[in-house]
Amino acid sequence: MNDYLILVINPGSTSTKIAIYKNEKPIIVETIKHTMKELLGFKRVTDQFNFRKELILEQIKRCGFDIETLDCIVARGGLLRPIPSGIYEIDNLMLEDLNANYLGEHASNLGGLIAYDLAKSIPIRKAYIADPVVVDELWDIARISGHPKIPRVSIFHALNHKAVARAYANSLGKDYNQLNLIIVHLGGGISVAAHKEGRVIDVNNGLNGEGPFSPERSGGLTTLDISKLCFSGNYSFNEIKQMIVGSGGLIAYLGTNSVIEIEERINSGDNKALEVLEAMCYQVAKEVGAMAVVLGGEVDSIILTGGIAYSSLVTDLIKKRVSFLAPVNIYPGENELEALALNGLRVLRGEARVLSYSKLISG
Ligand SMILES: Nc1ncnc2c1ncn2[C@@H]1O[C@H](COP(=O)(O)OP(=O)(O)O)[C@@H](O)[C@H]1O
Ligand SMILES: CCCC(=O)OP(=O)(O)O
Repeated sequence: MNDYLILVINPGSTSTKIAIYKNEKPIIVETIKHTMKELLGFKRVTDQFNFRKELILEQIKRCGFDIETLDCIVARGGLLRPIPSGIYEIDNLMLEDLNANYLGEHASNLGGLIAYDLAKSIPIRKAYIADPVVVDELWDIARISGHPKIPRVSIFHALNHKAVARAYANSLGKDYNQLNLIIVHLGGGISVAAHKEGRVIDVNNGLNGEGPFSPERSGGLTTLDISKLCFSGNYSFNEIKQMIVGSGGLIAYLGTNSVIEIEERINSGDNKALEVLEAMCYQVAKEVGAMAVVLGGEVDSIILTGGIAYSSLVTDLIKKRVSFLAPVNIYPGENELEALALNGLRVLRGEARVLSYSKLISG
């Protein structure tokens, strides 16, 4: 069997994670951290293109790796138009939509842009995204919000949800399509999804203010009260957006998005920290309950994943409220780099169909 070299890129709000895989094995894994101060100078997330691209190139060079030897590049994709789960070749329409922040701003918009640009230096010039945050498999009833001007949309950690779902199914010797799962990604944002036989039929919009609060996001807030703040004359749109997306949740209550730091504070007797962390777990558990109803009570497993799933304090607090519904399994961390690499490998080995974003959108 041929050996393949794959570069994977996962831009996040505070870091850019990259890895080079030789077939299934990571040979380089690097997290390039970005300070708030560094990023503050950029008006839009897409303005960070050159900054992050150059850091990636420097890092690859420092590791003594020649980018021209790559077989393909796969990135975490961004806020595109809603599309089915799968692997997509980066094409012109996708680049336009990413540059235009079609569905909003998120660091993952940079993934496709940078991967496409770097692929110009490799012989087969192939760059892909896989399972972007806009993967949309909602069933129709879940799209109805309560007002036709604001339909519900699917924005969640699709890449990690799908990777963890497949890994769990494999561990049972089953196919993902045979299982009903509730998967909870506990990261900077939190998404709780009902996976029915391989399809995410409902999920809270983990970015724009639905579901539980998270380290950086407010989650669902009372709509009329937020409208009053908007029209109070005291806040700009960007300030309100920041309350909902960048500095809500744990940051707003405790001044940090780090659950590691919050655990340290709890261990030294900080009751407020415990109260707020418990409330976050309570809201997560309530969302799990809602997804159990979506699945008609037929739930094979509840899976907790993402960085915060390393915290046994958090997983225990959630477990104690939801374990009557189904067995709870824990897959700590996010497996996004590996998921991207394995998707690239499936393409190179001819095991996966590459989808066309432009064709899909133009029907
Ligand atoms: N070992 C750990 N114990 C507790 N919390 C952790 C641990 N590792 C990471 N976290 C927390 O996970 C969160 C980040 O999760 P992650 O999935 O990396 O986020 P992102 O969505 O930004 O990729 C932070 O709150 C961080 O403090
Ligand atoms: C919920 C969409 C993806 C997302 O928010 O990712 P992060 O939590 O990594 O910002």
